[in-house]
Amino acid sequence: MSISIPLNTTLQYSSSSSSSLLPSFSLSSPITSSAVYVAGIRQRCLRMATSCVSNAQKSVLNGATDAVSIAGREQIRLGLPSKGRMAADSLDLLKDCQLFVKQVNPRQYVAQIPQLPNTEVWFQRPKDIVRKLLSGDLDLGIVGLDIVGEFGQGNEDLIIVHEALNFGDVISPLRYIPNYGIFENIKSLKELAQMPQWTKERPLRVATGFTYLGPKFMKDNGIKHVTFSTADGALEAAPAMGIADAILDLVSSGTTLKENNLKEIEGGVVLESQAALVASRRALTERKGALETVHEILERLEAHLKANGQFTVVANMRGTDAEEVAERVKSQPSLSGLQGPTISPVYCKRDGKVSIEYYAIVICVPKKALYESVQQLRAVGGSGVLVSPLTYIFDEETPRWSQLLSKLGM
Ligand SMILES: Nc1ncnc2c1ncn2[C@@H]1O[C@H](COP(=O)(O)OP(=O)(O)OP(=O)(O)O)[C@@H](O)[C@H]1O
Ligand SMILES: O=P(O)(O)OC[C@H]1O[C@H](OP(=O)(O)OP(=O)(O)O)[C@H](O)[C@@H]1O
Ligand SMILES: [Mg+2]
Repeated sequence: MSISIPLNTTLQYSSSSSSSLLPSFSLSSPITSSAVYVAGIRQRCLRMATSCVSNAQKSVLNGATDAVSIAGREQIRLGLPSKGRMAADSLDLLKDCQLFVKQVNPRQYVAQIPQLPNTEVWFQRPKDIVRKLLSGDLDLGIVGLDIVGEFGQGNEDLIIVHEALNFGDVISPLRYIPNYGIFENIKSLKELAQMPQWTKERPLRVATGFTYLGPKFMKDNGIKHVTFSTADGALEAAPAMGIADAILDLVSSGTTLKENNLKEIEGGVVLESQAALVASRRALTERKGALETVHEILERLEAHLKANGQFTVVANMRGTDAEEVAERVKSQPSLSGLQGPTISPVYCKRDGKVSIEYYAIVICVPKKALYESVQQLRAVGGSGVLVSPLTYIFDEETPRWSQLLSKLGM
């Protein structure tokens, strides 16, 4: 463990608060003596640094949520997960939106997106992305909704711009050992709560990494005799180790759960989570260019995500005129397309004469309904059906944009 400083000797603090550089410890976190020592030195360095920077930069020592004004940095900052399950998926999603993150080396934590010249990417741990959005050190971020809930703690400065980026799907249920002992017949949170075993002296012990959401959930559900312990991972081991009666953790495929003899209980889902685009309200309202940037990112995301679930289907259909073909196509439930079918005449040359006997129809169909749609097309005389993937669907305006403006009171 050692201390490092920037290579150039001028200390540059362009952020609105230096708070997020500080380690934050919850009361229950064990702090080793070496950690305390480093924290002390960091705090002193920061005190020196903050005395050199503008008064607007407040040093917030216990948490990063105090309101601070927007500092005068030029670049908009987007936080992406630096590692873990969401890191590669975030980059892939942006790439699919034609936003190419140029990271020179995987160990470098800052990167550029040439398509958004006023924006910097900063790679951070998901929980730090949320903390830094609150402290004003980041303006936008991609993180799981579980992390937004846990570390955002309902702070109104955090705005969910897009809540369903289609990756990182997880739910977080409360689980317990199923096949033996006192839990054998317990199926719901209610039954778990009503077990006579839990008393003030011997409360229900829950192991969880969600030290904010966990206690809140139990309190909201009226469960009184409960205590919490925490760990950084592999929580599923806690019941078998005798450390906990139940755990509150993420579940995705359910494999870890099964492999550790745990079962989900009804009413135990705290939240359903997937990747989201999150922004700082202050940044969007006060930082020059931030709203325009989020609009562009949102448009690209929506266009890609909307298209992702659809195919373009082209088919030829014999008919007397476009209206008659349209009637036939519209008689089928899965062939209405986004707005309705596009129908255009096919000009055929026969015996030296040009005539219209066929019409080409173009529709978008949901991927899931593809085969059904092809069958319906055939049923009304469609032939030569061509199917291709759709890359983008740009609507007139994305519904999430107007929702965002109304959240911002604009
Ligand atoms: N099994 C999973 N399936 C899908 N997404 C998950 C799963 N586990 C975690 N995630 C999502 O990825 C985020 C980061 O989880 P990850 O496992 O990469 O790190 P972590 O274990 O929570 O933390 P650490 O940074 O200490 O390793 C989670 O907050 C959640 O949003
Ligand atoms: O339902 P599953 O698909 O099995 O996934 C669930 C597991 O995935 C995550 O753990 P991770 O692998 O990130 O390890 P960790 O416990 O060290 O965070 C999560 O904390 C669960 O333990
Ligand atoms: Mg994990």
